[in-house]
Amino acid sequence: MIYFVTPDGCDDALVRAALVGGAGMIQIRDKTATDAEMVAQARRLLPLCRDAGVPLIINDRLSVALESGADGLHMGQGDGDPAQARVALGTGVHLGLSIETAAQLAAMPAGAISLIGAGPVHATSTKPDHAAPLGLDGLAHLVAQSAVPAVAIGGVGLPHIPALKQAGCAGIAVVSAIASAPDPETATRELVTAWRYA
Ligand SMILES: Cc1ncc(COP(=O)(O)OP(=O)(O)O)c(N)n1
Ligand SMILES: Cc1ncsc1CCOP(=O)(O)O
Ligand SMILES: [Mg+2]
Repeated sequence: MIYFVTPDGCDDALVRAALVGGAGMIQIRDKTATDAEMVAQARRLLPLCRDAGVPLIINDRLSVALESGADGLHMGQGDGDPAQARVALGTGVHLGLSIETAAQLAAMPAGAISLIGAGPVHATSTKPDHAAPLGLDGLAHLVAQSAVPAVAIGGVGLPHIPALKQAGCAGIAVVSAIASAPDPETATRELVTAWRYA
């Protein structure tokens, strides 16, 4: 599964391209937008995502996820208590959690979490404050220990797909591999095809 995480200031057309290319999950991640802007973007994108059968996830902001009616929330280690967020979201709503170390995984309230974002696998300029890269072996170790499905994130793209699928990942979460591609729809389609046949 290819999970497209948007860059700051993402145009709706870029999300549309990722959906047409076959992305299986979309996350609105925008460190510069106001809450009102994120709610408005989510409300515009929800019908497109619903038509495609693709969950639309909000990064960081529980209030935006609740107000927009999005399909879920992704939280990092510094984004609050995931068990409390689960109570607020209710059951049946997606809740993702970032996992960067084995200790974080051991402390995770697994029953509250639908999916982990494990990484960063490699260093990436998309997230300047990222934790130490895990490398493929570190990532594989986390994935093997996880009670919930994991997507790999951080500096990953087409060349990494066979190894990441082999490591047991449920998919990869990418910003640049789609957003910085000359043709995001084609780039998404290539990632989807590579994942399917890896
Ligand atoms: C799928 C997925 N995995 C990890 C992250 C990173 O979340 P976080 O650690 O909170 O960092 P920011 O994205 O908020 O900078 C993610 N967004 N999505
Ligand atoms: C949001 C996030 N969390 C860990 S690395 C990262 C950025 C991923 O972006 P890219 O796919 O461009 O490396
Ligand atoms: Mg966060």
